[in-house]
Amino acid sequence: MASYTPRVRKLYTLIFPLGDGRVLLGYKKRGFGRGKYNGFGGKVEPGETIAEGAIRELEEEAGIKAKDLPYHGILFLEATADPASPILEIHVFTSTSWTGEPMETEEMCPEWFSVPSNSADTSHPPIPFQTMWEETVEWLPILLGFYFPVSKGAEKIQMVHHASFKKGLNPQTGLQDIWHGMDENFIQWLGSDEADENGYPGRLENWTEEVKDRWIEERKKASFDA
Ligand SMILES: CNc1ncnc2c1ncn2[C@@H]1O[C@H](COP(=O)(O)OP(=O)(O)OP(=O)(O)O)[C@@H](O)[C@H]1O
Repeated sequence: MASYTPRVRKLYTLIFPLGDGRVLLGYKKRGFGRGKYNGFGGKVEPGETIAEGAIRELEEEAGIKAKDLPYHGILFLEATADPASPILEIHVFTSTSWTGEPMETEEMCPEWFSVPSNSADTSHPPIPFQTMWEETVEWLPILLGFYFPVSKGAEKIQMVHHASFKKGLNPQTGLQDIWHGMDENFIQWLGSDEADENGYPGRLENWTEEVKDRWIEERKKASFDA
């Protein structure tokens, strides 16, 4: 009989500071994910809440102190090849208000990027998806609201990423690095099996091209009406 070992979960935070038509990302200078752009965050420490950990990490990494912290959901990262490895449970937030000015720290170099929208701030470059964790392109556009929305319940993303890693090119060092590439991987969206009142399926994976087109058209119309 197959035995099942419950996996340890490691709690992480991830914050995306937002301005008008722009998002602040950090270029990671060291540690896990170095050489990539990402939101700001890290491990939740014993004795602190997830929100406290998120605020602390943002201050340590970007030099700003969040005054608001909308919560958007959880990304679970499960390394399929190693059943003994912990599941990364990443709690994702945005922030629209803070004290201080973003500054370079030992860990991160913050930079603004343009968020595609009617009010896009095009004085900044587009989001560098090619230099981010590969699956970011699946969920960050949803979080930022420029692609199509999260399923029923609006803001909450629930996604499990089952991934196996392989060596990939670390853009910072130019070397092959075990944490920089993903091999076989698939994303499982968690949501409702039912469609919402507008007919949109609760799970993103059930969206057809027609549904996506309809959603984009409705959004365009709504932004003209606004
Ligand atoms: C693979 N797919 C992923 N996609 C998006 N984001 C990912 C991620 N995997 C990890 N992350 C984030 O990367 C940071 C690591 O943090 P990390 O530097 O290890 O933590 P912390 O600062 O506590 O470490 P040290 O103090 O250096 O030990 C942390 O924000 C975490 O949410």
